[in-house]
Amino acid sequence: MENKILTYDSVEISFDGKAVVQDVNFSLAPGEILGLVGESGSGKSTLIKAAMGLLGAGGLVTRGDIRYLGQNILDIPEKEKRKIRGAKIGMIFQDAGASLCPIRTIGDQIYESMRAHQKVTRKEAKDRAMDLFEKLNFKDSARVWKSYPFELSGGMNQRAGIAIAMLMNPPILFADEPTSALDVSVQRQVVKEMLKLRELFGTAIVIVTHDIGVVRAMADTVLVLKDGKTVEYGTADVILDHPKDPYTKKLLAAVPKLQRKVKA
Ligand SMILES: Nc1ncnc2c1ncn2[C@@H]1O[C@H](COP(=O)(O)OP(=O)(O)OP(=O)(O)O)[C@@H](O)[C@H]1O
Repeated sequence: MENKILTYDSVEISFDGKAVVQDVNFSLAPGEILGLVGESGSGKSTLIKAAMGLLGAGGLVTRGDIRYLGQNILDIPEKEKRKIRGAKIGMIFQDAGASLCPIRTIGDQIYESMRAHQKVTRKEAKDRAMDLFEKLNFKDSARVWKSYPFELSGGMNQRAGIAIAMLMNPPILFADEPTSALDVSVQRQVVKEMLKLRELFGTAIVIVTHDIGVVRAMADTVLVLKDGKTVEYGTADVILDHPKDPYTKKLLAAVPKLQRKVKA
């Protein structure tokens, strides 16, 4: 229990009084990668939004706790939550690239997002970004820093979006379908980069994906959701190689894009 960085304890989440997630339990150790899988509408995004306080109007955690380092983050005031978002729990989305501001350079956006949480000069921000870009094998880091999003490919924007989330060096990263809008070679790169971030910084990651190939490549543990309820939860080896539930078997039978292309 003590070494868990994030714990969901009997979590129920409702929209306008109707429970869409029920009695979900899982925990995350530092550096652990959890794959969150399930059909569309099973509650994956809702689960991670709840920890970020991003459920929106009508959405509420109606039972249970979500604890970050032992502290129930549902109880803390919005101002404190803002400090956790980004700095302690980073987030990347399917369209992390598209959510970049189109009329400001990547460098400006990195500087601004870092400055929102800590005192940094532009030079320090740039040095840290360059250092991370190099570690992630970006081809032309200086050009990425200077570029506007429209000057980069979609895949490169997505990778820049991930790097921006990681520059805060959050101990936890929520990645909601980070690869699904990308073509396969970029998907593989992004998977490699997330694994590299775990190796470099010990980042714990919750990865939401429909792609079982991504889960196989990354996850230590897997939670299978159906209609807002846990179907199976355990180590990736056990869930992926010896699924018990017919629903998990069906999900696993869907051809994973990553694997298919790796084989091709
Ligand atoms: N803002 C909202 N208002 C009302 N219901 C919502 C809202 N957001 C999500 N839901 C409902 O909560 C349930 C879970 O949705 P959620 O988006 O978390 O599923 P998901 O597993 O992430 O799906 P997908 O894989 O398609 O992203 C669905 O029944 C959805 O209709």
